[in-house]
Amino acid sequence: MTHPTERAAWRALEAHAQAMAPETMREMFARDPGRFAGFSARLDDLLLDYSKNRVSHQTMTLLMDLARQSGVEHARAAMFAGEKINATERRAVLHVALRHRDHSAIRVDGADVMGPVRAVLAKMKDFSVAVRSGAWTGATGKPMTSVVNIGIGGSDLGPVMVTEALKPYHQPGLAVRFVSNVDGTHMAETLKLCDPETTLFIVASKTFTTQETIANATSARDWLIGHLGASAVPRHFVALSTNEAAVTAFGIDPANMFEFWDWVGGRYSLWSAIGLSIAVAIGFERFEELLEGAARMDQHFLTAPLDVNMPVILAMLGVWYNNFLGAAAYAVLPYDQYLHRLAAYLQQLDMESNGKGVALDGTPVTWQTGPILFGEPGTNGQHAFYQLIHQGTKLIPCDFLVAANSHNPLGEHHDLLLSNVLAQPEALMKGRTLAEVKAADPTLSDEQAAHRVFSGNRPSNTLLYKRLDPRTLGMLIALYEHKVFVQGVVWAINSFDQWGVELGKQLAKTILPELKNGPTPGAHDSSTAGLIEAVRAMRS
Ligand SMILES: O=P(O)(O)OC[C@H]1O[C@H](O)[C@H](O)[C@@H](O)[C@@H]1O
Repeated sequence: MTHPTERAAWRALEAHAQAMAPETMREMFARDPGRFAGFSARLDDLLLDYSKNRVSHQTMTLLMDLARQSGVEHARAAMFAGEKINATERRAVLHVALRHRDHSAIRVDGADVMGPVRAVLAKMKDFSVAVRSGAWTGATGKPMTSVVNIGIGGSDLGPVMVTEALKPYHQPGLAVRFVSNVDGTHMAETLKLCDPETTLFIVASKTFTTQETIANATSARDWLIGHLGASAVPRHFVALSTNEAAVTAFGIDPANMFEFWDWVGGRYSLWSAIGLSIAVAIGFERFEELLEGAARMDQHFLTAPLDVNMPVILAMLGVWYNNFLGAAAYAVLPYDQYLHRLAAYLQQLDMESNGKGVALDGTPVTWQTGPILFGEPGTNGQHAFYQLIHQGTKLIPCDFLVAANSHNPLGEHHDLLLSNVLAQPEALMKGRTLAEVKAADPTLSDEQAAHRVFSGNRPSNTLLYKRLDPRTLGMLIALYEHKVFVQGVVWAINSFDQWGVELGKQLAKTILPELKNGPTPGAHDSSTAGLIEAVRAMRS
């Protein structure tokens, strides 16, 4: 296998990074009045401005050469064709099938998956309509007022992020809540808000073996049985899973199980049955609009030439900073309160997908892979960590996201928000020179002025959309999914496994009985054994 660093475009980009280092974005904007038009892309109501990046047209050409030489086009076709590109788990990667809207087939091992996909969607439609209309009643005949999704990781973060993002579309009187953490506080505090007679639990787990989810589901079931008796369980529990045997063993009627398949990765699963809580919250028609938005981005990703392809552009800009300009982190900054869980969702999508140290050929990578991702909604972040982004010693490329129109036009708020989200990238790009600081305030000493200087030349993308509706959100999520995929291809890693989460899970199983019995002699390092003993002492 050719390693990324051996590709001609990789070496050309290394030389290019050296050559263009002295040139600032300020100079690039001054030289080229058409820079915004030359470095922006549009798809329907979504605009990507990537002009505030440390790139020239030649940089973009070289980055696209690298994408091509890395086999991005081939990998893209292989994914959409249902090939088993998740090699370490020997699975296809077909979240795109979940939102495939036309009637063509998508095959895995020769079988068209679209029949089963449509059947589950139809079942989700019937169920969500019944819950929302009140036709689905609990064991005592009352309609549901609370829906609690119990899941973790991909079985939580996607649904919770989307459900929060689309709050304006929620049905009044039907609260959709999420419990993920095995910390009993999460379940206990949620149950305080619920009436057993009108609460429906959706147990979401691809494997149905995840310790946290099974523990939470068991406690929820005990709570329900404590109030309404065991016979109430079938009316108050449904499951979203690939594992019918485990669902049945838990006591959930298989008729109330919504199926998905091993070719849906956990962090790519919100479009599948895992999205049932979303469909209940916003209604099935809106859920379909979400799928349509994603399908629109899928078609764009599949068909647009690389140099005008939004996911590819975002991916290759990330590669540029990560591999050629030494950036270790990356910030996602939605100026949209409804997207307050976006960074948490993207942390799993990006860091679980591309936080890998072994290349597809089994050798350790000698190049950087996935970045550290963090973020908070604007403007909150401005008053917290932006200091470091503006003046710190680290290079942190940023994505700013904002809607031109608010769902809540409240006085001047949205203009205030917009002015901030437009100002931040400008400030990051331009900076402020010593001469400018002094011109603004001639009374400052050199020393005082130095602290007020901004180096500038700090890169960002801006994603501007008309309004955060289901379709737009679908486009945005699919944009990031494909971006992560493209980067994984360039880095020659498998973006679709997650072996790195296994070791901690196994060790937790070993430690669990030791909390009662004490650490097994010789089984742990002195720190872990000491901590187990300390916990035992503090609890006695
Ligand atoms: O849906 P589940 O099988 O319960 O898995 C939930 C989550 O746990 C795992 O440990 C993985 O890290 C995640 O990728 C997954 O989404």
